[in-house]
Amino acid sequence: MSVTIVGVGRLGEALLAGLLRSGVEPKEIVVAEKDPARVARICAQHGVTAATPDEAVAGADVVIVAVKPHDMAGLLADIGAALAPGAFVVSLAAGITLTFLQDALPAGTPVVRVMTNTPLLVGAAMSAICAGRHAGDDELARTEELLAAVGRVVRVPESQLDAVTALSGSGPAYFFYLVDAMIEAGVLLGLPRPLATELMVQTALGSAQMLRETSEHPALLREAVTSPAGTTAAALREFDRQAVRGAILDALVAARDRSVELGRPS
Ligand SMILES: NC(=O)C1=CN([C@@H]2O[C@H](COP(=O)(O)OP(=O)(O)OC[C@H]3O[C@@H](n4cnc5c(N)ncnc54)[C@H](O)[C@@H]3O)[C@@H](O)[C@H]2O)C=CC1
Ligand SMILES: O=C(O)[C@@H]1CCC=N1
Repeated sequence: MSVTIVGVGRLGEALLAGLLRSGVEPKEIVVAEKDPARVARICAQHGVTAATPDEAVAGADVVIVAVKPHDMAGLLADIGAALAPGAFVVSLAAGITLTFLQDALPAGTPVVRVMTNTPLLVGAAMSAICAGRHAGDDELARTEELLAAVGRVVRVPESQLDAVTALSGSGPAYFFYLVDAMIEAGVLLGLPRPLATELMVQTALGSAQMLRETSEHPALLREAVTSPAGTTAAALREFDRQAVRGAILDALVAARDRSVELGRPS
């Protein structure tokens, strides 16, 4: 399989590194990146070759586009005519719909849309994928195989992608926000900042690991920490008093609504 990655920024480079780690040979990957210093460093570091976008896509079976959403229209116009017969395009761009991709590329081009998240940078992404009108099981399976190199993958209908964006796309930011707030609370309680940070980072990691390894419902795991008349019950009462659960529901609805807005043609 030959893969081209166009736009080797933060996510593009992390995906490149994940593919190489998973056993794809450097000679099977060509990159296109408009920042000259960045592309020189990437080629030296990862042993891949670079070309202009239209040259880079010409020999590829799979073209992964990982530029920012506002750069997508110009890029698709540049590469459309150069795509090899049978090639398909995988877009990582938030808010860029399958219809937008299909309309911007030559008629009949198979496209797959992905919503991933930044834990991709450490090989622990949550990616959701959906296929365009001209893509089928084969394109989805090959996309799954590529993204499995950097985390977990699920298939969803495009109608669920705005909700997925609100949950797992933006989700890492919510956990970082919470950990940041708890570190500040530790400092407020008189702990040195490095200690508060170590306590909360390991607590976040351990809690995530318990969710994954026990497969218990989070409500049961929370109950198991909550002793009668204890410290956890005192804290949870404050969360409920301040309607934290309601705020979370409203926040994710706002994220979903913003995703719908971003996906509308301007
Ligand atoms: N950051 C996040 O949490 C998430 C981001 N995404 C999506 O992933 C995509 C990539 O995001 P990042 O890696 O954070 O962005 P980034 O800005 O780090 O990387 C984009 C790269 O594309 C390059 N580029 C732009 N136009 C180009 C062109 N015409 N030809 C070649 N290279 C070009 C830029 O120089 C840059 O290096 C975006 O579309 C974003 O919506 C998706 C899910 C989550
Ligand atoms: O905030 C955003 O719009 C993007 C989409 C998912 C994560 N970041």
